[in-house]
Amino acid sequence: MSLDIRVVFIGAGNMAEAMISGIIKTGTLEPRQVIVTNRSNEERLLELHNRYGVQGIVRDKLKIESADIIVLAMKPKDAKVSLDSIKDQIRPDQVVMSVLAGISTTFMEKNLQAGQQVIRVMPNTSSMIQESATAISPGENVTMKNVRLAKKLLQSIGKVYLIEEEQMDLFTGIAGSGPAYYYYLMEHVEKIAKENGMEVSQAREIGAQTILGAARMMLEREETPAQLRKNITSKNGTTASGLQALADNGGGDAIKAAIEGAMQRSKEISEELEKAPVN
Ligand SMILES: NC(=O)C1=CN([C@@H]2O[C@H](COP(=O)(O)OP(=O)(O)OC[C@H]3O[C@@H](n4cnc5c(N)ncnc54)[C@H](OP(=O)(O)O)[C@@H]3O)[C@@H](O)[C@H]2O)C=CC1
Ligand SMILES: O=C(O)[C@@H]1CCC=N1
Repeated sequence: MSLDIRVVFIGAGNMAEAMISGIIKTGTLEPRQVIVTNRSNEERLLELHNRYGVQGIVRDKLKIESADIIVLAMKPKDAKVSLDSIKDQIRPDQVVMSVLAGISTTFMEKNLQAGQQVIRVMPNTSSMIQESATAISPGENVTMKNVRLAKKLLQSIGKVYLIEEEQMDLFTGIAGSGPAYYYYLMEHVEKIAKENGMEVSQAREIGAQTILGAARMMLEREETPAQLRKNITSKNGTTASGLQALADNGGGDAIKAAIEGAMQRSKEISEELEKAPVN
């Protein structure tokens, strides 16, 4: 479904590119409807233009008045400067959508004009192939119409979940950072496969197909993950041995620690931002 809106990305890094890729590939927006800017890297803007046809405009020359949605896609530490730079330019009917870890809707609202419409979003880099798990939490002032619009836009990069903002740190730990855990797992799979004489390229395909198959089983079958695991585990068999080794080596604890670590960092980022002086 194509949308008749203009979107400006402030920030042209990995996450902005992943979203732009999904949005353009699905035809949700035409390249002419997307503008992207960054702090100073003009070469990067040209790269995104050449890859997706979107307009790259250097920050000083960027006018945001034509944007319906302004996506903040810089690192959290750069959020305040960026909010300050748009504060006096945006109108109440424009929506500011942040994909930044740890930046609350309250923080955005406090640093923009009173009544500004804001939405907090947490996508992941699988946006690149329209397979993101994306959370969305509306701010106080955003209209239902604009929440629906944002949802439609984000559906072009994958599945969208409307969640309470208090769950956003947890969601970040599971899904925003999540793909990295599976890549880390695969890095180890490849290493072990190589040590045992298998080509890395072959191991990568086999490992990825195994993750894909398991993911689809969980999405398409009724059984719980625990049941699906039991279905693979023969008494005294290979899986039992592998799972025992995982447990003996703190596998479950490591997964818990990873999610809680990311969640905790998301909370800390919010606290650090809150300490920044408000204009
Ligand atoms: N990467 C991921 O998997 C995910 C990231 N996020 C969030 O997305 C955000 C961006 O992450 P990521 O894309 O990885 O980061 P990158 O470092 O790849 O990109 C950051 C971008 O922000 C630009 N930038 C910095 N300050 C400003 C400014 N004041 N005005 C305009 N542009 C600015 C940089 O420009 P320049 O290069 O010119 O300095 C750069 O293009 C983060 O806040 C992160 O929390 C959320 C979900 C997943
Ligand atoms: O590492 C980060 O802080 C960002 C947010 C979620 C994924 N990457």
